[in-house]
Amino acid sequence: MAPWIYQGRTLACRVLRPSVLFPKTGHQYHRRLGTIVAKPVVSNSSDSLSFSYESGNQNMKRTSLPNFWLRDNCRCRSCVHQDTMQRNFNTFDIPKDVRPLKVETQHSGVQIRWSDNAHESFYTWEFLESYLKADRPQLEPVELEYFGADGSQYSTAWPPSVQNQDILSDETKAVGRLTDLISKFGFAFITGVPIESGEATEKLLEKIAFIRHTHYGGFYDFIPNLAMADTAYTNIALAAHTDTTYFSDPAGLQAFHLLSHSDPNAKDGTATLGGQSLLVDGFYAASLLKEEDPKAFQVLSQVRLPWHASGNEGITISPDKLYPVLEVDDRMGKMHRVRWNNDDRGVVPFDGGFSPTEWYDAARKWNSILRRNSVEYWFQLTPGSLLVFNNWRVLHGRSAFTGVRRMCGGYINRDDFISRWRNTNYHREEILRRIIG
Ligand SMILES: C[N+](C)(C)CCCC[C@H](N)C(=O)O
Ligand SMILES: O=C(O)CCC(=O)C(=O)O
Repeated sequence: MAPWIYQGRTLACRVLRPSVLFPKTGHQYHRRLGTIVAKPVVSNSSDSLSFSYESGNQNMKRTSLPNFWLRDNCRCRSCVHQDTMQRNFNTFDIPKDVRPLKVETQHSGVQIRWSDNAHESFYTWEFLESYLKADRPQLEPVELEYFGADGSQYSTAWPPSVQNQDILSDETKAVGRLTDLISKFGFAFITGVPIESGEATEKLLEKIAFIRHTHYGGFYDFIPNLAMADTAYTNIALAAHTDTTYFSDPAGLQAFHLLSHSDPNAKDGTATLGGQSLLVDGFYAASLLKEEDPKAFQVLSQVRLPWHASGNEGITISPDKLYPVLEVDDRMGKMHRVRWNNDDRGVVPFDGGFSPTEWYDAARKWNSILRRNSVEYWFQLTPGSLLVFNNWRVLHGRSAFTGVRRMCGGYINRDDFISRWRNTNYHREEILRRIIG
């Protein structure tokens, strides 16, 4: 059947069915997609709405959008529950052969009347373009800035931090700054946090998002007494690692606030008690590995491993499947997550695509990068400064220490953190437009 084609400034079309006639109308808008002018072409010969472009279809991933897909993505007030933002109709009540009865281009988008009960839908040009050009902008954290031992080269004051007072006086703005710093650098401090107890720390973390409960409880406040069967509850040195590698969904954020550290046996009060803290930018380390030893990067990103938490009575946690040390987001071509705690790692498999020897060689290289002076960021936590970091990107560790060292903090889910980052840095409409599609 011949297509109805919109020509020039007025709608012109061939009458294909007496019942459906496009009236000649006045001025029609066409959308400039960069240098391209889009003219929707309603082709009744297919099940999609086509778009033709004056200067050809370069840059366009596709030139048509399926009718059913468009109808299913109607965002009108009756199709989207206005209190919940959920789809408010049954997709499968839409007739499979739904088609446009009328298509009208406007300055900000395209209005369609459907054969489905003459339902009216409006699609913004941004929505249509993002699928025609297939460059749907993901509302992802800002461009990362890797960190190493020395932060002097950064645009922001080093180390990245916000003040507790700022959060108390203008929460949205200060939490927006905090979450943006964590998104960019992988970590940030909140300074000026009361140390009389962990209460202020807990309340601060909950201003980011609710604290995640695990077998360690929710908000944690611990000393080296093996209260839980994990080396964190001791005074030994801990090499750089990420936490909760044994969960399908490892903790997104982790926080540490040193409340106190004393050693009655210290010969002189100023003796170094140890307990220095270590951060390593795992994405930076992965970029070095990929550059210096592409095979090792390939092995650590392809060989999937078992992980476990089995020290506590009655608790044997392992993830829903095997996971590699380095997870790459192939679609975005960037690092997605680092999962590295050699103490919690299970047995290297023989059928992971590379031999265990190849895996150990790759892991040895990875381990050597993690321990490089230029990569390790050592510092001393001090009471009043709450450290919050991205546990999917940043590894942490500590030096051995003596005496009683009291630390508190909490885990926060990655998705809840990203939601808070979005909602304290972008308008809701912008966010919805991008995350719903
Ligand atoms: C003390 N705190 C609750 C933070 C964690 C203690 C356990 C940390 C361990 N690396 C793990 O991933 O399980
Ligand atoms: O005690 C510290 O500084 C870090 C403890 C640790 O690595 C952990 O709890 O995962």
